[in-house]
Amino acid sequence: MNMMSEAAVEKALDQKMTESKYKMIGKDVSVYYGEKRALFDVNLNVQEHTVTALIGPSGCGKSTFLRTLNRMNDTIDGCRVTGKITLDEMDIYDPSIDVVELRARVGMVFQKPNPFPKSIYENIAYGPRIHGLARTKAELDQVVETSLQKAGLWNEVKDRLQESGTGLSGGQQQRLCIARAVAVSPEVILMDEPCSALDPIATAKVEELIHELRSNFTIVIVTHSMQQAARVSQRTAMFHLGLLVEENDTDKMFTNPDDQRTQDYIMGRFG
Ligand SMILES: Nc1ncnc2c1ncn2[C@@H]1O[C@H](COP(=O)(O)OP(=O)(O)OP(=O)(O)O)[C@@H](O)[C@H]1O
Repeated sequence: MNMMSEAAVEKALDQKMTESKYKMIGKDVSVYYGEKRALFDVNLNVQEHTVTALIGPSGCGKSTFLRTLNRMNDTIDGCRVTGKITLDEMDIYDPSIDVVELRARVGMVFQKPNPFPKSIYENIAYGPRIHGLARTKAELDQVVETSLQKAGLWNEVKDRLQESGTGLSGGQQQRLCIARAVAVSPEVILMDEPCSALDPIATAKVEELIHELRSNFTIVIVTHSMQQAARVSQRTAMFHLGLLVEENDTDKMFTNPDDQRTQDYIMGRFG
């Protein structure tokens, strides 16, 4: 088999990114929690087949912005979003949008691994089953296997698919949650500090996985770790006090940022 070298794969992906259109566009996005305004007219676009990292000090609005991308804010009482967000030119806040369908296209992985208290198999099979993505048991088995493979977990769990997902290690649980997100064939995957509950080895595995997932998915990740943003992302957006301060190529962001606040944050001067 003619295997592409890792460098060649990276180059092909970078080329794909350069040519890619915006998968999601956020225009003048503001978010209010009751009277409190958490985001101020954020304009941020998400490129296809790219990992975009959202960074900034605690409370700056990273998670709030992330949640606007699949309307997870809808679940928070008193939360209001203004502005416009599109997914492939479709206004995701249009009243006609089916939010369940939207969240299948824009999946989410949370900070703390949250597998269902069910078998490993059921954790993955649930989504494809309710979304009608598999017609037969054989097809469902195939989706489960492929999703676990994409999440780099298949070899570790293939002999114990009927065991509980909650019995896995923290790092395995997080990869199970990534497999669960992947199983419904989303186009975008949102990750809110996906490694914050993991040890360094499990973190390295998840980071490697994020890197690989980029070829099939568009990823937006919130992280507190500058090193993580630098390792996994191609684009980085810096937030401060509810404002988007700067968005740039990750390499540039960490070597020669345009904004003094970015410089100060990455140098550890605040945050
Ligand atoms: N459910 C909520 N109700 C009220 N205010 C909220 C809610 N969630 C967030 N906020 C406020 O909105 C602002 C932005 O919070 P957000 O969680 O988006 O920041 P963040 O950058 O992700 O922070 P962290 O890095 O600490 O997770 C903060 O002032 C926060 O207190």
